[in-house]
Formats: sequence, C-alpha cells, structure tokens
Amino acid sequence: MYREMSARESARNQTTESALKEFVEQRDRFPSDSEEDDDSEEEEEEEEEEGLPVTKSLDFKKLNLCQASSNTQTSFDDQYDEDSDQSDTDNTIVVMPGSVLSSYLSDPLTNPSASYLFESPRPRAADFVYPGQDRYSKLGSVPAYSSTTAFIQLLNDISETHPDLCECAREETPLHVAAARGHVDCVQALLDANSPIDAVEQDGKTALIIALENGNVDIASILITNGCDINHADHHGDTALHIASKHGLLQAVQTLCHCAVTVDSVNANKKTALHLAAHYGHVDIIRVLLLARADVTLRGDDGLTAELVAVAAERLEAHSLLKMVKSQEIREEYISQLYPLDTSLRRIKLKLLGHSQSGKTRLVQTLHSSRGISSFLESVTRRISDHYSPSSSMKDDGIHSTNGSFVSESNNNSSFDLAAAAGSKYAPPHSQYTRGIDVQTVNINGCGEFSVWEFGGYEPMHTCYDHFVGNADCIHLILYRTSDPTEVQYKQILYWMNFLKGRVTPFEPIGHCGFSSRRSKVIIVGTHATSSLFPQMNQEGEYVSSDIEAMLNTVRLRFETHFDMDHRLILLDATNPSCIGMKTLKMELAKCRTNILAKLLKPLAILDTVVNHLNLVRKKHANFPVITWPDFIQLVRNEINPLTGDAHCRQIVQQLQLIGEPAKDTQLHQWSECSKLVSQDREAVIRMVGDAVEIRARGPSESATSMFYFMEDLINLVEHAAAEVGPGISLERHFISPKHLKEHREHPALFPPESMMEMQQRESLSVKGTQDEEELFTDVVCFGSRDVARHLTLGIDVGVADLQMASRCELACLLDPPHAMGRDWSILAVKLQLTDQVPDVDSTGQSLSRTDQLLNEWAIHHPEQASVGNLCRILVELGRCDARDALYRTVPLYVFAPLEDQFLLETNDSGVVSSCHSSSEHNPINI
Ligand SMILES: Nc1nc2c(ncn2[C@@H]2O[C@H](COP(=O)(O)OP(=O)(O)OP(=O)(O)O)[C@@H](O)[C@H]2O)c(=O)[nH]1
Repeated sequence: MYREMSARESARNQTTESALKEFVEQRDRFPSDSEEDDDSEEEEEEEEEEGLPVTKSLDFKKLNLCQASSNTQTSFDDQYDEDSDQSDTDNTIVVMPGSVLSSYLSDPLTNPSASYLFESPRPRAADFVYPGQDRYSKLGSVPAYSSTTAFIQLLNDISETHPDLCECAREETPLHVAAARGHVDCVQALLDANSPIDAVEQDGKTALIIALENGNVDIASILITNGCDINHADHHGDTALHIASKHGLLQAVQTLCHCAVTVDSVNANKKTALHLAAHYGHVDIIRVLLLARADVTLRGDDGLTAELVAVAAERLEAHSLLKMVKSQEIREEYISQLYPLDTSLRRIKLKLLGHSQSGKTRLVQTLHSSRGISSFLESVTRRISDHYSPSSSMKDDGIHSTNGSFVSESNNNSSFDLAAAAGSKYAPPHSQYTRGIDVQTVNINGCGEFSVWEFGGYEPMHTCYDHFVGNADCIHLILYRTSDPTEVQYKQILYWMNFLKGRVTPFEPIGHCGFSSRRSKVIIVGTHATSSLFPQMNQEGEYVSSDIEAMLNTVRLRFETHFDMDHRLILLDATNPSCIGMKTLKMELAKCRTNILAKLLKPLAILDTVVNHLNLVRKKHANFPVITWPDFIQLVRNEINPLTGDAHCRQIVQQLQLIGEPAKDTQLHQWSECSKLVSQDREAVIRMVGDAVEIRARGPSESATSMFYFMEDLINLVEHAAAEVGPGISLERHFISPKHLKEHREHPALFPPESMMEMQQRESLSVKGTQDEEELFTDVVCFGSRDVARHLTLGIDVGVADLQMASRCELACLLDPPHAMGRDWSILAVKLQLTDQVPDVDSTGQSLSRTDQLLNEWAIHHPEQASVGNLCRILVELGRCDARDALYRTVPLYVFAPLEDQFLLETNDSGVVSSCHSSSEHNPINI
C-alpha cells in the first residue's frame, strides 16, 4: 500500500507520457498487502516534507484504500494476455498497451471505481479496443455513476498536467470518452482543465458530435455553452446538426439553431439536416429547422428535396408539413408569427378575491367607469363556471361572452330562485352575487390595461378556482369590509391569504427564513371605509388607524415569506371613484403593473391570432374550454400555424389560461363533496371531511396486496391532484384504525404522522392511536400484509437529500433565525460535524437559507448518516423538538419500492386475515 502510493504520487508529478507508462508498469510489481498500511502515514509525512500537495495525496489514498479491499491482484499485462482471445461478447476489459490513459483508468486494480465506469452501457473504442482490431466489446449495463467523483479526480489530475497526453488508438481524448458515455461531471471537469474542446478523433468527430451520436444532449449543451465549434463536419461531412436531426434530438437541434448554426450545410451525400429529419420523420425537428429558415429547395445527391425524401420514406406527417410550407411567402408569414413581439404583453391579470359583498364587483365597476367611451365599447366580459344559475345569455358551454356593455346584467340579475335555496346550506348570500369567475378586460385610467378576474365570494364556487389562481405574475387584491367586526375582518383576510398560499407554487432557492424566491404581489383593500369609521387621516388624506396597521403587520409577518405584501392596507369607498383611497390604489396598480411587465416574456406574435381564433374554436368544440392538450396542439397547427411547436403551444396556453384537460372514468361516481371508485371487487370512497380528504377502501380479505396497491393509487391520485391545484399545500397522512372501522365505530381512532414516526424511531412494530390503543404498523398501513411491509422503506430511513420542499421550508423557517440559546442552524452544524462548512454556508448571508445549505452539505459529506431518523435524533439533542415535529409532519411516512412481477401476481396474502379477520367478505380498510 505504502509503495503504491509513492509510485502513484511520483507518476502524478511527472510530466511525460513515458513516466506515466513506467508508473503503470511499476504499479503491478508492487504488493498491496494490508500489513503495509501502517507505513502509509509515515510516507505521507515524508511527502509533505518534500512539498507535495497533501490534498492530492489524500485523494489518492482514498482510491488506494478502495483498492486494498479488492482481492483480485491481476496485473495489467496478465489481464491483457489472458483476455486477448476473448470473444467480443465477453465482459472482460482489454486495453491496448499503447493506450496509457486507458490502462491507467480502466485497470480495476489501479482504480476500482474505473471498472464500474467502463461497464456502462456505451463502450467506446478508447476503452475496449482489441489489439489489431477495431471493434467494441459488448458489456452489461451496470450504471457507472457511483464512481464519477473518483473518475473526475483522476481525470482532473491527469488533464491538469497532460491535457494532450491521454490519447488512445482511435485518437480519442478523455473528452471524447466522457462525452460518449454521458459523464456530465467529467466533461465539465475536463473543460475546466482546458481539455481541447474541438479535438477530433480518427473519423474527424468532435466531442460534440460524439455526445450527440450517443444521445447525450446535456453534454452537448455544456460543450456548446463552452464555445465549441458547432459547425464542424466529420470525415463524412456530417455536422452536429446532421447528427441531432437524424437521431431526433429536438432539444439539441433547438440549441444549435438558437446559436445560429449553419442550417443548410451539406454532408458527403449532399444531404442537409432537413433531408435527414424528413427521412426519419422527425416532424418537430423539421419545424425547428424551418423556423431557422432551412432551405426547402435544396436537393441531395439523389436529386430529392426534403419534401420528396419524406414521400420516399413514407413519412406522411413530415411530407404534409413540408408541402404546406413550400411557398416562401407563406413560410415567412408562419415564421414571423412565432417570433416574440418587441412590445410587452398588453395587459396583466388583476385578481380580486374576497367574501361575498366585500365590494369586488363594485370596485371593478368604479375602476372601469373612469375609462373612455372607445375602450368601453371594446370591453369583453367572459364568465366561467356559471352553471349554477342559468342566465339569459349563457351558452351551453359555460362561457359567457358579451361585447360592449360592462354592466353584468346577465350575471347579476339572474332568475335564480333565492327563496327556494334559502333554507339550504348553500343558499347564495344575495341575488346580485357573482357566479364563478367574472373575467373582463378593463383599461384603468392612468394605470393601463388589465385582465380583471373577479372571483365570486359565493362559497361553493371556491373549489372551482384552483386552476385559476397560483400564477405569481399578477396582482392580487384581497377585499374585506371595514364595517365588519374586527374578528370577521381577520378571519376573512386569513382565509384568502391561506387560499392563495396553498395554490402558489413555491420557487427555489429557499431564501433566508424560508422566503420564496418569487413572491406574488398582494394588496389588501378595505372597502366601505367612511370618515365615521376612520376619523383620522394622514397628510395625503388617506384614512389611518392603529388597528388596521396592527392587522396588516400580523398578516405580513405570517405571509411575507410567500407574498410580496404591500406595505400599506388601502382603505376606500368602492362606490366613490374620486376618494383618496381609490387614487392610492390606482397608483399602486400602475407601479406593480410596470414591475411585473418588465419581468414577463414578450408575447409571441401568434397570440393575437389565437385569441381572435377562439370564437371559431368555441363553435367547433362543444366542450370548450375543456379540451385535451393534443387536440389543442392539433387545432393550433391545423388551423393557425403548422410550424407551432409544443413549446409555443405551452407559451400560448400559459397566456390564455383557459384550457384544462378532461378526465373521464366510467367507474367513478361523483356527487357533492364525495367520489366513489369501484374497481372489480374493490371499492373506495373519497370525501371531504372538514379540511381533510378521507379515503376509505375495502375489498376481499385475501387480496391484501392488491388492496394496498389500490389504496396507494388513490392516495397518489389525491396527493397529485392536491399538488397540482394547491402546490403550496402540504398534506399530512393520518391513518384511521382498521380495527375500529371493522367494528363500525362512529369515531374511529386516528394514527397521526407523529405517532407513526415515533414508532419508527422507537423501532417498535405497533403504533399508538389517538384513543391510546395500539395496532400493528403492518395492519394500519399494509392491510396486514407482511410481504408489502417488506418492500417499504421507512420514513426515518429516507435520505435528507430527498426531503421535499415543504420539509425544507419548515426547517429553514425554524432554524435559520438566531435562537436565544444558540439552538439554531449554527449549533446544528456542529452536531452534524460540519464545522468546516460553516464559513461557506455563512458567506451567503441572508440571501439563502443556511439550514437548507447545511443539510445539503450533510447529504454530500455524510451521505450514509444523513437520514431523516438521524436528523430527528439530533434535533431532539439540540432541544428543538419543534423542528423534529415539523419533520415528522412533513416527511413521507414510508416509501414504497415497486414490486417485482412475481409479487404483483400474488393475491392470496395470509397477513391480512390476522389483522382483519372478519366474517363479512369485505373488510373496511382505509386511510
Ligand atoms: N357604501 C359602500 N357600499 C359598497 C362598497 N363596496 C360595495 N358596496 C355595496 O355592497 C354591495 C355588494 O357589493 P358587491 O360589489 O356586489 O360585492 P361582491 O364582493 O362582488 O360580492 P359577490 O359577488 O357575492 O362576491 C353592493 O350593493 C355595493 O354597492 C363600499 O365601499 N361602500
């Protein structure tokens, strides 16, 4: 061991290829007996005295220690001798003697990690060339990523001193090898070490071409970003664009076109990238090439244009696309439609939320009334989800559209029979209430144009709003009545703040104290403000009150991590357009609009055409606005612009924000606040209970395994739906006692997440419920199936690296602020043995969460210890049970690994009988 290290050190510090060769030869002569380990430290000291870099020697020591655990001692030469006759189906690595780097890297003795590396699915000539032959060996598909760090270190060291040294029989550089194999980190390390980026191997291919040949688009992006030659052609005349177009690498083609690649370059067969894309039927790529103004008239050596190539290859879609854009004039028009305009978006959204009769409709009317007559005539009112009350001008498709008049006669003067609904729980608050969402374009004098979205305060409608809130690039007004009792005001404001918070996607990176990096703008507006309610005014004539200020401060404190809360609460009389509060509101709106528009992408020129086309679309699609995503794309391509790519469509939809996807399931029965799913002999009921979603499932007792799957599917469905409509909501799983359900108890016991996690920490098998009774974990979670239980990973074993945003935000919120007793992130760093990392973590100041960074460091430096269980234990030692409890509530209680086919077929599981033995055929089991 000791000698090996010396030899390797000396090799690393010599600068010639011969020295490296010599080192490889020497290495095999050195024993690696463990008894020599003791001497290594001594040797290290000697080296230090000689001025050798200690850090590097430590890195090599690491490698050598790995090597010491290897019991194979075959020398490089032996291996070559033994394996030279092997067939190419063998997994044996054979390296050309002349390939110094290859021998250095691929010898599993020199570098055990490299042996994994070379077993990855895409063998390259540099790794596995047979002497005198030019073919690859076929190797098994063992993932190579575990050893990447070691490999990078190795390549770094060599590349630093010998960037040109490491060439092999096919004249491949390490960059070629790493690019071929998809080792992103290695490519980056090599580029950092100035490895020649445009070096070519024997076929004239650069690393970029090789990366694309192997489908490694990420690496291609890195190479392009680092300034490689994107127009280089190999010995066949193929450029990176040819290769990417041939292999259908859309992203790469987009990147290359974005970097102004020569789009019409021809290869040895006079074929352009467009010819190849047409031949292989890559329609998306044809679109991108056409947008980059590829010449459709060029002919290959066979005399065919791209269109004819598509015909010859029977690529019908490609052919019809190329046929449609034959005329240059039409092509140019299509292209110009898909370029962004120079101007900003014409308007942004202004969303008004508030309980019924808080003055939303009135405020919009007042803001509207100040506009000129022309904009008045242009206004478009559209109402969504207004099924509850049939209005005279309401269409069957649920969209209300009126031109001209703002006054929402049809909306508010409905024939809805209030008397009939008066006794019901869902009685509307007043006859003029807004049904669903009222959308209209309003040009506010002095502020500019807004798309005003008024969300009716009528409560049963609130669940329909999920898909229409959550965008951060708009202004939210939350309205309440200042004439209501203070407690009601608080309650209503908090309701809407929480409503928004649950539906706005949090953005990374997490800032200090859990601040989101992109916060939505929220302005709180108190309507019905009068001088009798607010006798005091400030210099500007605005109403002021210490109570109001206190309320705003409380709300800000609670929500400022998620929202950019306006520093003042605006008090106004919504019926009075000239009141001071109204002026203040307009000023704020104008300021926010400018700020938001400055951040938004410029709109595509096609947007207006799509908006104008919507009327036609509505006629054609009876279900509009519900239309599937593929249908929408087809519609835009067939009826507006055939060159529109998926990304364009996404951008259009983002701006229209009207279209969702339908979900139909014949086995799904739904009624108010409840759904029932029946699947063969299993059934489940999903219903709202307070603010929880309750899922109860039952099925034959012998089908425990399939019941578990059934239940998991449902839970995932609910969680995904919740994550989609309310990405800011963090859900907790509370399990209901299967025993109590079986006994049909009216109030069955619950097993909250804290109990489930505590049980895991105690390494116990049973968990205590809210009624102090214990039940087995396998019964509560796995329908009694021990086979299922065996495939679960417990929550305490989940890695800290896999913690979800919600958990990380909670921890940041609790541990970032300085603690009076010092029990914050800094002491946590000590407990996690990360004292060395503290200066780095601290240097980011308050822009990033230190706790979050610390946990990342922990996962990197101590991956084997960085588990949820260990973190919880440390938090308790630290005296921060609050942080531990926050983790308990937010981490997954278990992770279910996919089962093997054989296991899936097993339906007869005895485990369930032990826990749920029931005389009835169906056992009620639920979460
Ligand atoms: N005096 C006074 N009356 C107001 C004010 N704001 C609203 N109102 C009146 O309160 C009533 C209800 O107002 P709306 O604007 O319809 O309430 P809303 O918030 O749209 O209610 P929903 O449509 O049910 O969500 C109307 O008669 C308004 O004229 C205000 O600031 N001062």
